Amino acid sequence: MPSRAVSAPTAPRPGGPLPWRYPHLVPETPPATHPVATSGPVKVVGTGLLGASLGLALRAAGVPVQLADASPSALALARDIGAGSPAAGTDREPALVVVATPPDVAAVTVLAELARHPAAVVTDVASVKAAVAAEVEADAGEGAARYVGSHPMAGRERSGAAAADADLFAGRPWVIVPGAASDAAAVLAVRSLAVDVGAAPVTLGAQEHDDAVALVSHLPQLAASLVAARLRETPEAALALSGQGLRDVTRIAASDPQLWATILVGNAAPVARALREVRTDLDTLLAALDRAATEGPDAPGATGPLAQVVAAGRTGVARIPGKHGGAPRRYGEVSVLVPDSPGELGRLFGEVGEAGINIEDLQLEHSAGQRVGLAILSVLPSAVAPLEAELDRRGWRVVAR
Ligand SMILES: NC(=O)C1=CN([C@@H]2O[C@H](COP(=O)(O)OP(=O)(O)OC[C@H]3O[C@@H](n4cnc5c(N)ncnc54)[C@H](O)[C@@H]3O)[C@@H](O)[C@H]2O)C=CC1
Ligand SMILES: O=C(O)C(=O)Cc1ccc(O)cc1
Repeated sequence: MPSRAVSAPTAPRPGGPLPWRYPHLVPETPPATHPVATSGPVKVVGTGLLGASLGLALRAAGVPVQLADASPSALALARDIGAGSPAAGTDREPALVVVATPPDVAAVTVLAELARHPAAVVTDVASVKAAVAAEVEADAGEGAARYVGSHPMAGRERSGAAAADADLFAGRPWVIVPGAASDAAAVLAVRSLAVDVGAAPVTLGAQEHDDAVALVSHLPQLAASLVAARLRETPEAALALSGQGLRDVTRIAASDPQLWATILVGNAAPVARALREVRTDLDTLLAALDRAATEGPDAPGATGPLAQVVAAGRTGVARIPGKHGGAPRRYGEVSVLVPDSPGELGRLFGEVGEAGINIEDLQLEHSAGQRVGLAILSVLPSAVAPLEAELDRRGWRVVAR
């Protein structure tokens, strides 16, 4: 993966923290901050969360971005946060078109863009791939050679450009789904796009992709929604006791119902298979709980199945990359001991800036009576090793955590 865009804290890049997202502060053609293979122009159709995030990331890399959306206000918002310029008849022909509309209109939009831009490579970022690929391949004719499906495994529980983030794709897998007819050059263009915005491309077949995301994305969404739905009538006094466990399990329950209904019907069979397996486990749990409720907690056959379900979950959760194994997170962390004396924190920030690295987030841990504090700097994953080396060279105590 090439090194990601980094800049000193004193010179935030477009798409970074507010107020740099506002147009009067975003230069028309931002300077390239790292070398990219995508020369553009890139046209983004559908300028919501995904499309606007992609526009911000590409513009931060100096790539010209043209924007289109069926909703004029969605388009205006994406323009105003600095994700690109509205597509116009006088534009240069795009080299690459990225369709970031809801999945139910992805194929028809891909087909329209293949026809509108006869030399462009076209991809989509829809969360389901087999249905989109089948429709495009059936109707695109020779244009199918220029189509390559894709799916960045990066997003959040909010929709629209207001939630967009230039770093959304950093360190995340981006699934590339070449069709039987896709040209090698088209596949390379889409892989390069993923790499240029900091993602890690992974190639899969369309059905293989859909089966995988049923388990790692679609079932978790339903599980979060099912648990959170129980809270609708939970008494306030009980809600007041909510802890981190509930928050961890329900974050994505805040997702957009319409988008998710479209994703789920688009991947119906694999999701139904996964839910039936959950139903089998639920039946086992219910039988054990009913036994305990009627015969008491020591009833034969009550404790065993409950422990088995929890143990199976423990085995499963240990297999999630990044959760325990340290695989890519959105940001990496560098922990540095900072002497508890005036100006030391400022000196640290200054030296991180001199190293050309942007601090994305910061935590300070400090215990009363200690003569040092711990500064935990969040930086892009690719900046962790260079920053640790540079701080070490400058005499800071970098702490392994
Ligand atoms: N939300 C997420 O976390 C992720 C979403 N995706 C996929 O990315 C795509 C976009 O999702 P979001 O950005 O979250 O949705 P969004 O709702 O934030 O944005 C979708 C945009 O598409 C526009 N649109 C709708 N129909 C259109 C049409 N026919 N022509 C042009 N524009 C149209 C809407 O006006 C809206 O601005 C979906 O296919 C989704 O499955 C992929 C990865 C993550
Ligand atoms: O918010 C999260 O953690 C997500 O996982 C978001 C997400 C939603 C839909 C996708 O197709 C991919 C990723």
